[in-house]
Amino acid sequence: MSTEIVRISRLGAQGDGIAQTDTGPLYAPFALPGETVALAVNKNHGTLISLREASLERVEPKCRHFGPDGLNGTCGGCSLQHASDALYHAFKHNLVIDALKSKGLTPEVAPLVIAHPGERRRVVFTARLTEKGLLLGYNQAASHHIVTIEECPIASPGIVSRLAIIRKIAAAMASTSDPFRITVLETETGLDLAFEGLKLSDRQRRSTVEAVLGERGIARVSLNSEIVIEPVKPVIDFGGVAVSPPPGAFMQATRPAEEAMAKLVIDHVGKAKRVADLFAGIGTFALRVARIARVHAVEGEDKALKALDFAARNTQGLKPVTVEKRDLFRRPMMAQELKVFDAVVFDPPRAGAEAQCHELARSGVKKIAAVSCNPTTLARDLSILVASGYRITSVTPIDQFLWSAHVETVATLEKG
Ligand SMILES: C[S@@+](CC[C@H](N)C(=O)[O-])C[C@H]1O[C@@H](n2cnc3c(N)ncnc32)[C@H](O)[C@@H]1O
Repeated sequence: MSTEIVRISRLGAQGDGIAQTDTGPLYAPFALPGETVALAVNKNHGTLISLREASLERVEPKCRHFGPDGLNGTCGGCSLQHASDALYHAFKHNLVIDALKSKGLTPEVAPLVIAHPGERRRVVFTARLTEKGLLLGYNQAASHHIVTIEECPIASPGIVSRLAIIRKIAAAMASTSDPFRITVLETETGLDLAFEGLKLSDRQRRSTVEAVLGERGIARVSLNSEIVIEPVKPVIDFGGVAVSPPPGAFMQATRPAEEAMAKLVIDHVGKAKRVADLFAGIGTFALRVARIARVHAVEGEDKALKALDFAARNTQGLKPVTVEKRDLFRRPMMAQELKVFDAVVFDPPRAGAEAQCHELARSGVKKIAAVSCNPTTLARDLSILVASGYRITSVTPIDQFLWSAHVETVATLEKG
């Protein structure tokens, strides 16, 4: 370990400051472009010791857990609270532009749809029982240490105001000192708490049920996808369609980002009569599109697909919705199968939809809406489509994970 004084030239893809040194790039979390900083250096990683010259873009962090000295974050949940809105928004916008450029794509990229504090309806906590009581919060960056949180400006008030109740339920569930995860989803009917990584004895099951029944605002508690107690069915509203998600189901993390993505998708598929929604989850897009077109929803998770199907069959005024369980990595929808659709929506996990895009490329489907949480795999997938004659008609970056280095994108394409 040595101490070095360096000047930060840019932000890297993870939001770290990067200094160009004789031995290559040096990564310094919590340092901003233009700053001169003293770093404790270990290989190519620098821990901020002090600011010699601060950037005008440096601002006070919004949360006490971001870092006691405002320099080095303690809570690993956020990485960019110390950057001004202008710098932070430009960073996210550029993540998309740069990823596309690296694949030779230079479409116009719309301004970032910005995120606000208090919007996150889905958060994942880590917890652990210790001799001094229960720790519940987020992991410190690159560490197993849990930072117990008292506030969380990104999370919705409905979650933050129930932190004490969540702790009480987690304490009732835990019996060993092993760490476990709790995915908290705020639904229309209350919080849905999905625990993973615990074993539950009969005694703990009883005390969990007692803890939940003594409180208001908890819709369901599950462990490893099995329901422990469900005082009321959790319900999520997708543009007027009520869906009951299975425990721990994928859900867009904020409602405003989801609505922005859905609007871009719907505006693009427009007058299509038959639409395929690939990687459909519990129907975020499929159930909204079903107001205007027949939809074929394809998804790998059986429980998600059943929730989508149940919602479609129990909602009036929708066009017909069919569902198909399918592994789209190993068995993508083939070009021949895709020919019956006027439009395709796809929203894969971070790995992207490479195999599916090779089939789409040969399909001749007129309109495609690509939704992605990873600009790198999105750029690869779009380049496959562009090489086969698709035109990119819009690219919109959407912030859903405030003060992180993640960005969502909706890209629309046309052929013919
Ligand atoms: C980013 S989520 C999007 C879900 C949905 N479109 C939404 O907005 O809520 C990706 C979805 O792809 C599904 N998935 C992951 N791998 C898959 C695969 N190999 N084949 C089919 N679906 C897969 C996941 O279960 C998840 O529902």
